Amino acid sequence: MSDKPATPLLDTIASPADLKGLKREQLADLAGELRAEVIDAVSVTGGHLGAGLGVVELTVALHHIFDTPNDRIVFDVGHQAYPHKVLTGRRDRIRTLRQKDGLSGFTKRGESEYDPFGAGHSSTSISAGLGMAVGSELKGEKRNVIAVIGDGAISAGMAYEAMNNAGAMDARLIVILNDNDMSIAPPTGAMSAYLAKLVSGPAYRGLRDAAKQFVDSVMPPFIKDKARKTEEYARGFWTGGTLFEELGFYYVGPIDGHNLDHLLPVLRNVRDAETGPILIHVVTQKGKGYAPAEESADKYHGVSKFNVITGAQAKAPSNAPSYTSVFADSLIAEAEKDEAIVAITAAMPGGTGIDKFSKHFPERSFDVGIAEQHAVTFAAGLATEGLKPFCTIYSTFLQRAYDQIVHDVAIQKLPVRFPIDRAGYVGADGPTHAGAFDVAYLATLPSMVVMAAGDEAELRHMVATAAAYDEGPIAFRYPRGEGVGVDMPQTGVPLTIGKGRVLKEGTTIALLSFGTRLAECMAAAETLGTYGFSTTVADARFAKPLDEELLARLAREHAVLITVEEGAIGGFGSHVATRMAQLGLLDNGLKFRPLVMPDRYIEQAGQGDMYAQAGLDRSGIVATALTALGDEINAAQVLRAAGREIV
Ligand SMILES: Cc1ncc(C[n+]2csc(CCOP(=O)(O)OP(=O)(O)O)c2C)c(N)n1
Ligand SMILES: CC(=O)[C@@H](O)[C@H](O)COP(=O)(O)O
Ligand SMILES: [Mg+2]
Repeated sequence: MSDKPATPLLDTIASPADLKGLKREQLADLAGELRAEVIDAVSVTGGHLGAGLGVVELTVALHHIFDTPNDRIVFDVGHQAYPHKVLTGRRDRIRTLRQKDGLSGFTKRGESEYDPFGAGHSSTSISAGLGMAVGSELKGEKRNVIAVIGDGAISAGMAYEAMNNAGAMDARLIVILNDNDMSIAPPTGAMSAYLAKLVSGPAYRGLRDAAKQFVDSVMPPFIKDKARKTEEYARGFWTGGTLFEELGFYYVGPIDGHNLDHLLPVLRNVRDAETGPILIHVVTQKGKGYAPAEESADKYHGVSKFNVITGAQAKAPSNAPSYTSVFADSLIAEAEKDEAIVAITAAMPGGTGIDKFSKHFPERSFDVGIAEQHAVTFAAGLATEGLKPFCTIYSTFLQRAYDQIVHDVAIQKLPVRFPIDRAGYVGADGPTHAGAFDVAYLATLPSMVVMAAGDEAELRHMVATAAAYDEGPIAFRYPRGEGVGVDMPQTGVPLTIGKGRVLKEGTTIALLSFGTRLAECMAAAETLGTYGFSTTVADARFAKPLDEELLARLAREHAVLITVEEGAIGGFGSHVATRMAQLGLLDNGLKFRPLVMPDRYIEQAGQGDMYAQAGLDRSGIVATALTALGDEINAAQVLRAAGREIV
């Protein structure tokens, strides 16, 4: 007897076309079944639950009113798209969400014609939607384009750039602001306060009782521009939508995003309107319809597998603290000694551990919202006043702020500290969230110091090193997940800048690790020993400045030198190659092999599996060393034993 929820109506929906003939009551029933299906699916896959539950009715209404996939629906971030995926022919695979060879946890072009744009990073939907709207017009193709963006995502600068441009062009674009009053963290910033004002305004309060009347009155046939401006200001006065009106949008709302009596007439009117851009402000509840989510502080934003009845999440047993918790505890310890230390997060307090820091130092921690560019230059400003800012941003999200790092920090040699969490492969979030490029984009910058922790003890020392280093910007990276279980030092001790360490002395092969592949290198050395090869294992600790003395010694004293890193080409191994070439260390027959992420995007899977696919695990390292020494046979055997073919 399956404990899956009964979904008789949902069972008849093979595609959005099947929604067109449904009556309003049936749509409400369908929404209930869809919600139950999403809860059940995520209970076995884990993933982003709260956001999707908040847009079940909206998603049903959108696919009922609009003619998808010809009409485009662009979900911002895409983490709320599970209901959309169920309705657009992917229900049979919804329990493969975020797993190897399964559905992506975000929208993805290659996955469905109903996903017109890939997502994962926030605040891109309006720009992409505008491109689609203008592109369709240029091609003479009639369609509606709808960007669905949250109150968190709309707080990022890119969203304003897009709205400003859309307004200036009078583009035929529909933006649906999904205002659930929070994202991962309590709302921050003026936008959040503004939206709260709108929602608490008379129009919305009154609307709960007179939805139909309000919609008819607000959405009369479009009147002439001059008269319309008057109406907009008048309406803007009551609903406060003036901010969006000033950006050139026709503002509608706020309306109840769970009430089909609000949603259906407004979406129908907007669909048939001949003008734009239009912003519909819907108010929803993150986690709607599932009590454990509604009651939890983060509304079950991101969950592991859970028991549907109790909501209790399955916690994987861990033998070591997470890198994030080691970072947070270490920073707290440093901040207790140094009141100049301040911490910044860009809407990821929980993910980065800054929430823990802010409990100790509320006045010295800042959540700037989804605004990585601002976070970096804000940190630079703090540094000019003698503060020691730890601008803590996931590797992948830091990509958003590259020019700020170059122009506002590195060129000015400002001592901003960059704790880079989620370095390397991150697993279920897949390629949009991989921390693949930060070493490449940071180590190339003059004045930048770039470190990578080989384990959780090293991370503690690197936090101390960053706290003590005031000569300029310094970055240190560490992966998602738990440490390796090494003994933890009581306190962090600052490292000597530019100095690596040797963990195991050998004579034939040298493995020079940068980051937490160090454990795999130690394991590989052990395996190579069984083939009779004596192997040195060293931890570079720094990609910049390189430990040239250590590098020269390894190059001169070994037949094979292999670098291993959790990053794409252009990072640590590239810097080693360049420096060795410049120093003539490649002139005497050294066999040098840099091991980096392959030049392709590896799809979501377990982190270990992704590293295995990349050849950045024990087997890949051993096979590389054996091949370099001419032993292709054993190399191939090692890979076959690991279930992989030699490439
Ligand atoms: C550039 C970027 N920074 C940070 C994140 C992490 N992140 C994912 S969802 C989210 C909150 C989004 O809030 P909102 O748009 O309100 O959506 P909701 O989860 O409330 O539905 C954040 C910060 C991201 N995906 N992209
Ligand atoms: C949707 C999004 O971008 C975040 O929720 C991200 O998935 C968090 O990643 P972690 O789970 O590694 O904190
Ligand atoms: Mg939100």
